[in-house]
Amino acid sequence: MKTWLGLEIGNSRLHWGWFAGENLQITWDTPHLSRSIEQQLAQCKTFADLPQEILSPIDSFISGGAVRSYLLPIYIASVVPSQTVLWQAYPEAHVISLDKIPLLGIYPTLGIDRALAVLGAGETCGFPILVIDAGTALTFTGADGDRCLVGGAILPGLSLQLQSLGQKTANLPSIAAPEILSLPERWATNTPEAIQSGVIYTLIASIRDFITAWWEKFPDSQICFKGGDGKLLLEYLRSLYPELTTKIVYEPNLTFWGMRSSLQNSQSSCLS
Ligand SMILES: Nc1ncnc2c1ncn2[C@@H]1O[C@H](COP(=O)(O)OP(=O)(O)OP(=O)(O)O)[C@@H](O)[C@H]1O
Ligand SMILES: CC(C)(CO)[C@@H](O)C(=O)NCCC(=O)O
Ligand SMILES: [K+]
Repeated sequence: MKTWLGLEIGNSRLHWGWFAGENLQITWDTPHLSRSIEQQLAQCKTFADLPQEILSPIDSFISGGAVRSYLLPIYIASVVPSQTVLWQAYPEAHVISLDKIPLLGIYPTLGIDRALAVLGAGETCGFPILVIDAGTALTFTGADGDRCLVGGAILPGLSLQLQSLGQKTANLPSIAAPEILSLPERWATNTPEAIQSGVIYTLIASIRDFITAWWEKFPDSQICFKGGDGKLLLEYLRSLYPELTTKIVYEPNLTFWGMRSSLQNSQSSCLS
């Protein structure tokens, strides 16, 4: 079974997945790479030559393994062109493009992360499917029972909403998402809590509205959450609307599952 790496390049950070053939073994996140790393990527002869900042989170997982002695293929799904170009230097980099995605009705500028996530979710949970990705941007992406893209929506994600309020106003502090430890009071009586209330309750209300609208079209559809804030937002949605959250799951690895299917689809030899 071939070992390969999946790399999802998001707007905030890099998400890595280690595969043995079709099996996802371990996932981890690292910061975006700086331009100075290009030279090092170009000169990689073995897996162990990859920058330490990428490998250190999985050091104990790969210690002493034979995989260190050759170059692993890296399949890349990126929505950040300036990060994608850095990888052109790496000899075994394969950038996944929209034309490799076995879904109908895709529009040319659709994010590859959205296409792969909806494919991965549909392949695993069945079509029709709605994916809610709570990342830097929060996206809704739906596909019908014929694997045809229905469409979706894009809005600023949790951290981006909090940051932009802090940056574009004189009196409001920038609040970080990790500071929101529990569902805030709706009728807040201090500034930080008022911001938390405004952002969280309107995010949950929009998510609920999109879910309701989706189930009007596709009443039996499964819904999957992913993304850095997906777990938190689903938890708050559940606590406010317990009746709503049957048929909704949190699954952080949808994009990797989508990569696996698109590779199986395009070149069946590359996974076996
Ligand atoms: N360690 C972390 N570093 C950065 N963001 C984090 C971290 N843990 C949780 N988050 C949350 O994750 C969100 C970013 O989500 P995620 O990492 O899925 O985005 P991304 O994949 O980089 O961006 P994109 O929207 O382009 O997919 C931020 O809004 C932040 O609140
Ligand atoms: C919306 C994001 C930023 C979410 O990561 C990404 O999927 C993207 O850059 N999309 C391109 C525009 C679109 O999907 O219609
Ligand atoms: K942009």
